[in-house]
Amino acid sequence: MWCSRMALRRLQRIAVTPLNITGGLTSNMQREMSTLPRVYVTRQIPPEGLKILRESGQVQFELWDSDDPVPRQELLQRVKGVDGLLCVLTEKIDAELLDAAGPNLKVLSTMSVGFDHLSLEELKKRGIRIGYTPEVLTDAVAELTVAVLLATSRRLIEATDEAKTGGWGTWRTLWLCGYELANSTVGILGLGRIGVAIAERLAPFKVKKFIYTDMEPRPELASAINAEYVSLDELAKQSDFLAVCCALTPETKEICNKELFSKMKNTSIFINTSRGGVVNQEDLYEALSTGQIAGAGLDVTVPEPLPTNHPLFTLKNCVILPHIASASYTTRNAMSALAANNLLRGLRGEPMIKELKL
Ligand SMILES: O=C(O)C(=O)CO
Repeated sequence: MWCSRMALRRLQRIAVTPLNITGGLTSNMQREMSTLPRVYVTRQIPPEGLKILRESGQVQFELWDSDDPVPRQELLQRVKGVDGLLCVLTEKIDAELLDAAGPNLKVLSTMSVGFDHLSLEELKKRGIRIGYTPEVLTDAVAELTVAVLLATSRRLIEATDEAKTGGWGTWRTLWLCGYELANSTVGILGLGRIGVAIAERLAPFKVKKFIYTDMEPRPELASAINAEYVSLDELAKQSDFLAVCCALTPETKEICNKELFSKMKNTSIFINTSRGGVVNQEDLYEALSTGQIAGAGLDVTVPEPLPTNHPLFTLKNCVILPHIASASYTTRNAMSALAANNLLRGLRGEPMIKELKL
C-alpha cells in the first residue's frame, strides 16, 4: 500500500503541467489514478499549496503552469468533467464556465478573500461548495494600506520623482507639504477584520478619532479600535482619511461616487485597497483634478491592469499600485495552502477551513 501511494504521488507530480503527460505509467498506476477526483488549478500557485495537493494522495490535478491567467477558451476546455476547481481572482466563475465543467463539479476553492469574480447564484443553484481565504491576508493588506496612505498623504512618489529629475532646488517652506495622521479623523468604509487591522496600525500615529460605516453597527469589532458608527454622509464629511475596506457587492458597487466625494473635505485623502468596482473612477478623477479632495491612493482599479493612458495616471495626487496588498511571500503561501486545504476537505465532504456559506 505504501509503495502504491508513493507511485501515486510520483504520478501526481508528473501531472503538474498544462500538458497531460501520462507516459511511462504502469496500467495499475493509471487505474488507481483514474479513480481519484479530478481537479483543475487555474494558475501556478505558490509552492505551499501545490505541495499540499501533491502530497495528499487524494486528487489528480492538472495545472495551468503559468504566472499569467489561463485563456478563457482553454479554461472552458480544461474544466470539462472536473470534480474540483482551484482558481484565483482573475477567473470569472459564471454560468458558462460551470456549464462547461458539468455536473461533477462539487467544490470550488478560490485563492482570494474577495469573491466578486464568482457568480454566487449560479454556484448555489448547482450546490457547489465554495472555499475562500479570509484572515490569512489581513496583516499584509493592512500593512500595505498604511503604506499607500502615507505615500499619498506625504506625497512620497512625487517627492522621489522630484529628487530624481532635478526638481529638488532648495529647501522650501511649503514645497511638497502633505497631511498628517496626528490629530486626524480616520474613516473606514466597511468595518471587518481588515478595517480593524488598519486602525490598529494607524492608532500609534496619534489619530484622534476612528469612525466607520457599514450596513449596520458592528459593536464587537468597533470596540477593539474605539470606533464610532456614523452614516455614509457623516463618514464623508468628517474623515481626514477615508479608507475603503468593504467587499464589492451589488450594494457597494460605485458607492464612492460624485455624491460622496462632494461631501469630503478638500484636505482629505481617499484610500482604496478593496476592489476597484466600489469607486466611480470618472467621479474620482473629477474630485482629484478639481481639488475637491486632496489625494487618492489606490491598490485596485477597473479594469486591472489599468491602461497606462488612463487619466488617473496623469494626476500627481493619485498613487496607483498594481493590486499588491496581499503580496508578501508569507501571505501568498498561506493563501495557497488554505485554498488547497479547503479544496481537499470539500472533496472529502468535510467542513472547509474557510467556507463561504450561501
Ligand atoms: O484575496 C483577494 O481578494 C485579493 O484581492 C488579493 O489581494
